[in-house]
Amino acid sequence: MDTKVGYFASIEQYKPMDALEQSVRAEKVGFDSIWVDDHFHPWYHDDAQSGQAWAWMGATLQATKKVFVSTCITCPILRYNPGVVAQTFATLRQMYPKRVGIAVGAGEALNEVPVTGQWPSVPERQEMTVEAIEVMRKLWESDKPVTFKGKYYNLEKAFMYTKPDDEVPLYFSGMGPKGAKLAGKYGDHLMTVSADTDTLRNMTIPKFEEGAKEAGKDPKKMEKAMLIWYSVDPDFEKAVEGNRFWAGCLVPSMFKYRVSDPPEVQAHANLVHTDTIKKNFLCATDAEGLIKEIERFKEAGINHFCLGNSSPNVNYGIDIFKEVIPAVRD
Ligand SMILES: C[C@H](OP(=O)(O)OC[C@@H](O)[C@@H](O)[C@@H](O)CN1c2cc(O)ccc2Cc2c1[nH]c(=O)[nH]c2=O)C(=O)N[C@@H](CCC(=O)N[C@@H](CCC(=O)O)C(=O)O)C(=O)O
Ligand SMILES: CCCCCC(=O)CC
Repeated sequence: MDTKVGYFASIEQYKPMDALEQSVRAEKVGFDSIWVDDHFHPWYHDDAQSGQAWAWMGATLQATKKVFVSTCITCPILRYNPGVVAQTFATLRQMYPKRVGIAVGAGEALNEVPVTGQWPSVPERQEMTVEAIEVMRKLWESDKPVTFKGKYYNLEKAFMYTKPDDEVPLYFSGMGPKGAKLAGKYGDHLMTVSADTDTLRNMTIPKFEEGAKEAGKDPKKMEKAMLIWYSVDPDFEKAVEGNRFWAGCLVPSMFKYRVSDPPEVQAHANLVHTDTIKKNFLCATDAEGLIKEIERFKEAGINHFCLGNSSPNVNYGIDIFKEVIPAVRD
């Protein structure tokens, strides 16, 4: 499978219109895909944003010409009803054939707690995600009204009148071993997030493949996508600090506990050591440095990169890919 290079346009980090303009530029530079975070609260507080992902996708699909656009990722279990998630993505894909995808996952307290007050355990959220996917697929696939009584969601003679010609490709996020296996079993493709290459090679990808095989699918035909942030600047230390906005994601407790207050997340993010940022995110001074970093993850089995641009000069961080993309594509 060919390696794809995607641009992660963050509407937590940038104003929605700025992220849209970045996406238009990224398409011209040659990126294969555009990905957007689906958040209610952002991962940082100072100068942060929290635009609504689906509204942004409609505008970005119209402003770009042919690039694939997907969330990275949507949690379809609490603040969103899975039936409405299915309807939104079916509408977008009917309007922009072949260009729309969705990535789903078990969620973050940052997005669910502020507007629902609920935060079930990881196993329960994973179970809810699997059931939400079942609901979405029933609505996408059925040519008759659907009645369904699940543990978490119900459908009562629900029918989706607006459908695309084909199904919306569904990426499933797995970060831990159980999540990765569920991704193989229930997703069309894997979505994961920046981790060390040994974890990807020895845990995430094998678990994903195990899940896919159990479900009778061929994992070779499934993408292994990964969100990772990068920052490029001739001054290396400046490049490293560019990634600081996302350092809260490197604190494991943020995913387990009910932390939903951006100033609190930011306080944790500011304590993350620069060595941890260097190890987990891509920090480079030039195109050659970025190519070398991307190759490391390709060797670990990643074949679709969703690259979040945290470079001090954002346009430089996009344009440099004129050189990087041809070098990392097979
Ligand atoms: C927490 C891990 O769960 P997992 O299901 O593997 O991954 C969860 C993530 O997918 C979600 O949080 C996802 O929503 C995050 N996310 C995101 C993910 C991604 O790959 C790319 C981009 C994004 C951007 C994004 C996200 N979310 C949004 O809402 N919006 C976005 O834009 C995990 O570690 N799972 C482990 C099991 C852990 C577990 O069960 N622990 C038990 C205790 C066990 C013990 O006793 O030690 C517990 O906590 O109760 C696993 O194996 O799956
Ligand atoms: C470990 C990072 C998981 C992804 C966090 C996120 O929501 C980014 C948009």
